Amino acid sequence: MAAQIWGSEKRARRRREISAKIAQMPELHDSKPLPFMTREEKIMESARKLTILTEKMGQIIDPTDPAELYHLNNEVLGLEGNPMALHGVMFIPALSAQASDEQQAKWLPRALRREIIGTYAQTELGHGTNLQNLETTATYDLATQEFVLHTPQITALKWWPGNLGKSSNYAVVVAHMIIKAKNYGPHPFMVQLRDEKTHEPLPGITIGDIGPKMAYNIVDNGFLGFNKYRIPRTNLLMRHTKVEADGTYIKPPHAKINYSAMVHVRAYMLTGQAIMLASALNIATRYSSVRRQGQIDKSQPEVKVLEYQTQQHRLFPSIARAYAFQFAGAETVKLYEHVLKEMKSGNVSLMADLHALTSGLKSVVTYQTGEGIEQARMACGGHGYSMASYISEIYGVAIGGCTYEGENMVMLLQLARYLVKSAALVKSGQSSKLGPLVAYLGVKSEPTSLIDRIPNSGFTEYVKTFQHVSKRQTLKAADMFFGLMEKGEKREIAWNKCSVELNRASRLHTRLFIVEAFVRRVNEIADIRIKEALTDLLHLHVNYELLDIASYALEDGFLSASQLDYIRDQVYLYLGKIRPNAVSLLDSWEFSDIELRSVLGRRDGNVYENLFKWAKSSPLNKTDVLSSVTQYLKPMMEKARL
Ligand SMILES: CCCCC/C=C\C/C=C\C/C=C\C/C=C\C/C=C\CCC(=O)SCCNC(=O)CCNC(=O)[C@H](O)C(C)(C)COP(=O)(O)OP(=O)(O)OC[C@H]1O[C@@H](n2cnc3c(N)ncnc32)[C@H](O)[C@@H]1OP(=O)(O)O
Ligand SMILES: Cc1cc2nc3c(=O)[nH]c(=O)nc-3n(C[C@H](O)[C@H](O)[C@H](O)COP(=O)(O)OP(=O)(O)OC[C@H]3O[C@@H](n4cnc5c(N)ncnc54)[C@H](O)[C@@H]3O)c2cc1C
Repeated sequence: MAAQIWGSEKRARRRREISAKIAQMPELHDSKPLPFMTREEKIMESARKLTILTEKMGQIIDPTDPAELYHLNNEVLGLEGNPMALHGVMFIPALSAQASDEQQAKWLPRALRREIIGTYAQTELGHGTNLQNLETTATYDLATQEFVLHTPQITALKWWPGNLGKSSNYAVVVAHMIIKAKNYGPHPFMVQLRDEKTHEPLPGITIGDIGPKMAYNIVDNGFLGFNKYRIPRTNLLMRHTKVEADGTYIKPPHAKINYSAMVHVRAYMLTGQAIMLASALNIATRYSSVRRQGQIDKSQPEVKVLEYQTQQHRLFPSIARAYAFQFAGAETVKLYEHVLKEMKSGNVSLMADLHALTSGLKSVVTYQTGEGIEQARMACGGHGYSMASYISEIYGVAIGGCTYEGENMVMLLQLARYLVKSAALVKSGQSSKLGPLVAYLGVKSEPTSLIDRIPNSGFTEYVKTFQHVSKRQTLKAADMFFGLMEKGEKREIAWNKCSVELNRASRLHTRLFIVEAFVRRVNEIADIRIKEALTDLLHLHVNYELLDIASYALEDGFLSASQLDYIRDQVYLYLGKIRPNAVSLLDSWEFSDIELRSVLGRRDGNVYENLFKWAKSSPLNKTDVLSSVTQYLKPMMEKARL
């Protein structure tokens, strides 16, 4: 199963080897539990481990393999971030995709050797979503052949970029490029922020940390202002766009090609989210198989809480989602790598499809991951609320994904643009022009679902039902939009009036893709035992998801009330079937205790001993009487007693 999850036997074996090596290297372990550290201590601890890793990485992993790097990162540095998180996630990808060969030769080796630390500075205090209204300017000075970066007002301060505040000395900065008074829109520039020797900010740069956040606090998300700060013309990233010395602008082959670093993260973050969901579920499911509370049969002893159907219903559909996201994420990464290769050789024809797909997936996956993690936390009762479970930290980091890399509603609306265009093709009889991801929009569906009527139909009838509801909602939302425009409404106003319905279409389309990715994967599996276990999970997935969106299929009678009962019964049937495999389905992800950082979810299952030991190690328990008591509470009580 681990091979299915991680992509191959080799990958699963390598993960085990890496975890085993790290277990033998105490210098790479947290020196004390992270929840007992202050933010400053955590940042120091993370930098300590990061520098040891830089020295010893080659002994543990193949540093050129992104999957091994990611695993090493999760084990040693953890999900609260590290001083170079954005260096790997966005700075290097931005340089790789957007810098010319010559620029890459100059900067990439230095970045890869970690001579310099970089980030991606795009979002501003006043604007994150609407990139066209960013306010930082890069004005070309023909006389000196330099760009002058400037922050015209407070809302133009860069705000949020990870590791910008304190760690990075370089950044890819996105600014509106102005040449001879003409604004060419947002473009990426390589910018040195700090002196390489002293790490002091360079003259003309105002920089700092934006303060503590909901989670992810090892990362110094920062602010940045420029006061007429000059950089050479050749610091504009010039793989796709060029500015000649005389100010001549050579436009890129696709207007949005400079957005590729964002698409990179959107594609890669899906498996990151799956891992966070599976981690939280691993903790909650292990704990639920240890925790005994109440009886189902009063004549029997107390049961493990995992025996309760409500507990299974709370956890198991999310287990199925974690697998589904992992499989859909792996497909998306493959597609991304393909499109990136094509883009590098000038073929940009697949960019719109990839943008639409990643926009939808990013939104649905992060939202459902958040839901699943929060349910996992509640499933642990009181102990879930303790930082000993670590689930709240996992939640805090994962839920950030709903916002960063494009706010979810906004990204769903991006996919909706693509769906509406596709609907227009269907309506004008041009279905043959539909791309493969939306080809189903042009296929006539049966009048009713055959879900409960064709035994052994595999998952075909389910897929057809998801296709039906997605198609119907897309065409309905598109009709509503076109209808408003026909009535004379301006395009943007009509769009806004339909946007809730449009986003519903985007979600349904994305959920269909996730189901299909899961089906594709299960169909490929040769090992009969693995196939059987995953088929059960897939049964739960399709039935649970369909129930969740059933109103769309009931509206037009595609599903009947009796079919709904059938689907519901299937959910209960598969909850029971999955119960014996539940812990193994999560243990198969092979998270080590070091990586999980959860006292509640350790592999040994000694929940109560571990919790008591952890509580005793709390800094508050170093003394029996705290100074807050001697200084304030004791005098208050004494005064009251007088
Ligand atoms: C093994 C490696 C592991 C890597 C691991 C990765 C992740 C790890 C996972 C977990 C880690 C945990 C924590 C991570 C923590 C931190 C997070 C890291 C990074 C966060 C960094 C950021 O947030 S960077 C800032 C991101 N900002 C945004 O995303 C802004 C969102 N806004 C936009 O993208 C755009 O403004 C817009 C798309 C909403 C609109 O753009 P605009 O220019 O105004 O265009 P429109 O007029 O609306 O559309 C025109 C047209 O263009 C099409 N289009 C838009 N974008 C693209 C694109 N990218 N590609 C192709 N086409 C595009 C758009 O659809 C329109 O098309 P039509 O006219 O044809 O409809
Ligand atoms: C943990 C974290 C890490 C980050 N890291 C980075 C980084 O490294 N680099 C970087 O540059 N940025 C980073 N960001 C910033 C992030 O990319 C932005 O916050 C994000 O893109 C959302 O933009 P915003 O904050 O402007 O939200 P807003 O756009 O102001 O969103 C507020 C509300 O308005 C709605 N809204 C906005 N526009 C529309 C629209 N057109 N239609 C409908 N509704 C709309 C949204 O749906 C939302 O409900 C990070 C953010 C976080 C939380």
